[in-house]
Parts: sequence; structure tokens; C-alpha cells
Amino acid sequence: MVKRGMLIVLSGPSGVGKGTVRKALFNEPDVDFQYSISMTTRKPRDGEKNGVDYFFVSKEEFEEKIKNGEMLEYAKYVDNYYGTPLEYVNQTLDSGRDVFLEIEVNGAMQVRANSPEGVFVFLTPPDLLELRNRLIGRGTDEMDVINKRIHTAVGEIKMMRNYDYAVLNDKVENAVTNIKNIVRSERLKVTRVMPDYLSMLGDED
Ligand SMILES: Nc1nc2c(ncn2[C@@H]2O[C@H](COP(=O)(O)OP(=O)(O)O)[C@@H](O)[C@H]2O)c(=O)[nH]1
Ligand SMILES: Nc1ncnc2c1ncn2[C@@H]1O[C@H](COP(=O)(O)OP(=O)(O)O)[C@@H](O)[C@H]1O
Repeated sequence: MVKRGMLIVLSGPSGVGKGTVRKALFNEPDVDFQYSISMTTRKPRDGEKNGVDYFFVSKEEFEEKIKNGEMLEYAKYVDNYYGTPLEYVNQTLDSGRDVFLEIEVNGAMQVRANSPEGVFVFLTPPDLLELRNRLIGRGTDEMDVINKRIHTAVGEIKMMRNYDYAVLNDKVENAVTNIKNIVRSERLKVTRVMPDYLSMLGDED
């Protein structure tokens, strides 16, 4: 039987640099994660492609998927739905490959409830002012959306305590190194490396 892949979940407030860090991580020669493309009702930004950045769907289509049990998790974030299609994640993990999710905190906590063996990483900004500067500097959102995202960020940062790891995104290369180190040590967990041994030893101390 193929050993099931590892589920890695990265969250963090909008503008902290999740997309930037993820792209840098995926460019590392020794990283081989499969990215789960999310579904959203948000309109595509300039340059975003359907099926690459997101699956862009209508509210009705999204609600139909929820009803049919096709989402691993989903959340409403600043007036839009975002969610992870279940089938891709399950098939990829079953084939032994590692899956990487980049999702907001409410969705991450749903995944945690259903797949507690996942690795949950929270990417944090140096401070809220820097977060605001990154959102403004990115130039993709109107000021009212930026303000809503900052407001949401305060609540999200408080959820950090529910994660396994916090990674500071001061410099992209530091964040990438730290995430790689987290995954490396997770792979060495006794329960991952020696499941047969542990079951052979039984439950007693
Ligand atoms: N729960 C959940 N959140 C998601 C998913 N995909 C993206 N998000 C999050 O939704 C939020 C808004 O995403 P987006 O509008 O693309 O803004 P950006 O991440 O700031 O570029 C971010 O925190 C994303 O991480 C998903 O499949 N599920
Ligand atoms: N470590 C960093 N230092 C400075 N700017 C950064 C850093 N990481 C990301 N950025 C910039 O911040 C903005 C938001 O990054 P992005 O990856 O889109 O965030 P998210 O996916 O979390 O919303 C982008 O303009 C990006 O270039």
C-alpha cells in the first residue's frame, strides 16, 4: 500500500505574502508539493487565469458544490466564497504525494477538525503597518477592500495560537527556509516513520 502524502496548510492574513512565499517555495529544487487550486466567487484580478490561480465560479455554482459535499472546506471571506475541492486533495494524498493548501483561518480550522494529522503553519507579518503597506503596494485592491482585509487580519492573527507553527515573513527566503525545516522535521515524527513498529509494541508504556 502507498504511504499517504502529507497535508501542509499555510494560512495568514491577506497581504502577508502567502502567494509570494508559496511561489518561492515551489521553485526550490528539493520541494515537490502539489498545489491545491482553490475555488472562489471573487472576480479574477488582472493576469489571473481560471484553473491556474483559482477556479472562478458563480455564487450559485459554489453553493451547489457545497450542497453536493464536493468541498473539503470553505469560508466566506470579505463578501466572497473560497474553498478547496475535495477530490483533488484526496486523490493526490492517496497517491502518496504531499498537498499544499493556502487558505484562510476558518477553512484551515475545518481541515484541522477533519484531518488532524495535517501540518498547520501560520505566516505572520512583522506588524500591521507593514501588512497594510504590502496590501497597498500590491496594487490589486481598492482602498475599501484593503480596509476590510486589515480589519479581518486582526481577528485572523489571534487565531495563530491554533496552529502548529508560526513563521515570520520578514524576508521571503527566511520564511521559505523555515517552512522547509518544519516539513523536514514533520517527516521524522515517530508516528510517521514507525507506524508499524508502534502498533507492534501495543498500547502499554
Ligand atoms: N478557506 C479558504 N480560504 C482560501 C482559499 N483560497 C484562498 N483563500 C484565502 O482567501 C483569502 C483571500 O484570497 P484572495 O482574494 O486571493 O486574496 P490574497 O490571498 O490576499 O491574494 C486569503 O486569505 C486566501 O488565503 C480556500 O480554498 N479556502
Ligand atoms: N517578505 C516580504 N517583504 C516585503 N514584501 C513582501 C514580502 N512578501 C511578500 N511581499 C509583498 O507583499 C505583497 C502581498 O504579497 P502576496 O504574496 O500577494 O500576499 P498574500 O498572498 O498573503 O495575500 C506583494 O506585493 C508582495 O510582493
